[in-house]
Amino acid sequence: MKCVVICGPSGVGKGTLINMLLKDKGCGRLGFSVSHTTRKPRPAGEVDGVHYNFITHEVMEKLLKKSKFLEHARVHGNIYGTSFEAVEKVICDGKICILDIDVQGVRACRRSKLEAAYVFIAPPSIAELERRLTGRGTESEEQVTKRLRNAIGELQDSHQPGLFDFVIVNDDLQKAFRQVQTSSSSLEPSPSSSSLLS
Ligand SMILES: Nc1ncnc2c1ncn2[C@@H]1O[C@H](COP(=O)(O)OP(=O)(O)OP(=O)(O)O)[C@@H](O)[C@H]1O
Repeated sequence: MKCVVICGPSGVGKGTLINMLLKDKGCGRLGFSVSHTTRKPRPAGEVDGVHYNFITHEVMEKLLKKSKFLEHARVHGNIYGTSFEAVEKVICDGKICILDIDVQGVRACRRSKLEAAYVFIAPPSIAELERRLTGRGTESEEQVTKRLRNAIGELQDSHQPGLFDFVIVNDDLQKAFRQVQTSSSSLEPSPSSSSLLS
């Protein structure tokens, strides 16, 4: 197994859980693949090359044409994508690669036969998701409404047979963290020379 794919509605706590995984001593064998996005960095300290590779629409379209991406998605007017290079970089370091992608991306990875544990993070309720999105304060009211509408569809998708290996409700953060740890604990890093796809 080479990757852990983390998916879930915006604001559910994916980034929070991934940060906890990366900081946890026992998870030193995990690494994060840095996605590309055409969206602007959030004012509260998102760093280019760390949280995302921030690029223009034009450059993104060029890279897509050259088939440089394992998966990509057009979400909320922006393009997000995981490049083969970003994933291979983590695997070449001898680590299991964590990917933070949306449902469209998960489908693309499944189609590509990417060897991974596919984990869906669900909110305890839509009302709580709204509280988290509003509390984070990084989206306008209109964007929050759009994300909540999308969340309902994503929650339905999480039940699609064969799409996710684990569905974890992020109610109590520490409990959800332990469950995400367990979902990836049976995974072993692959030899760095082996192929990304099965
Ligand atoms: N279990 C939890 N209980 C309460 N608040 C939480 C919990 N998990 C995360 N949060 C909070 O919810 C907000 C959204 O979390 P986060 O930014 O990690 O979401 P995300 O899924 O990565 O969103 P996006 O996909 O938009 O980047 C943050 O303010 C975070 O502190």
